[in-house]
Amino acid sequence: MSEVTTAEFNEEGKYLRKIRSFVLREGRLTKGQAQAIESHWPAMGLDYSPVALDLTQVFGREANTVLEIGFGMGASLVQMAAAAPELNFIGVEVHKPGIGACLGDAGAAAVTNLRVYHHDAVEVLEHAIADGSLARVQLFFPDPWHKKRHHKRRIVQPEFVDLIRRKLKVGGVFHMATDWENYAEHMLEVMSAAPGYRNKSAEGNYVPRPDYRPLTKFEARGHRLGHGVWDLMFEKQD
Ligand SMILES: C[S@@+](CC[C@H](N)C(=O)[O-])C[C@H]1O[C@@H](n2cnc3c(N)ncnc32)[C@H](O)[C@@H]1O
Repeated sequence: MSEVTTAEFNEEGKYLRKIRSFVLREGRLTKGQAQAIESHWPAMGLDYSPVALDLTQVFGREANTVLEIGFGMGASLVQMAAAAPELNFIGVEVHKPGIGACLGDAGAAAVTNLRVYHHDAVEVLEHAIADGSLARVQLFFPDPWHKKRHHKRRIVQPEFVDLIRRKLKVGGVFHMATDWENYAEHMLEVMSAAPGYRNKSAEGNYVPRPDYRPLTKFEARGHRLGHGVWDLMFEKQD
């Protein structure tokens, strides 16, 4: 399993500065997470390489593929994969303990339709995913970067949503959710201005949480405290 590297160089070896949506925290793995990586990485891990994946070969079948960006500890991703065996799932996360936790849960649930990358999702999408190959891209509770001066680190930006559109099939959906109202407004603004998408909300803003997105413990607690959660679903047009 490769480690996430954050430096990028151009052909002349010059360091390229990139704004990233994450800060790599020195992840301390629990014993269980380390064991889960050792046991399950060979079957479920995808080593990053800048060459487009052959999804039929990776999953051993033809099926619609869902890619989730930043799955955290992976509990809801594993739940979704178990509940939809007819779909292929690819999870991408930079936080190593999250990879361990996800693989541990996936092993326990014996899912066979899930693969994971330990890498920057932007690079994975740019280089390892073929254009027009995804049925759905999920971005649930991305780091909100609350402070105004950090807003440039928010992953949802015009260039990023254009990249997602290229990777989706026609009719494929980009599904986002956030519990931070200002980020929801930012997502809506960026997505409404982006060419080639249609908002699935009849009112032109947010949609109810679809059944396939599990309600996380954290979210259920938020509901009880009266906090909001906003789901946005945009379909790729031809
Ligand atoms: C606030 S957490 C939310 C996790 C999870 N989706 C949830 O709902 O609990 C955001 C996650 O996105 C990951 N992340 C941020 N930028 C990323 C990127 N460019 N590629 C992969 N993972 C990323 C972070 O490491 C973190 O685990």
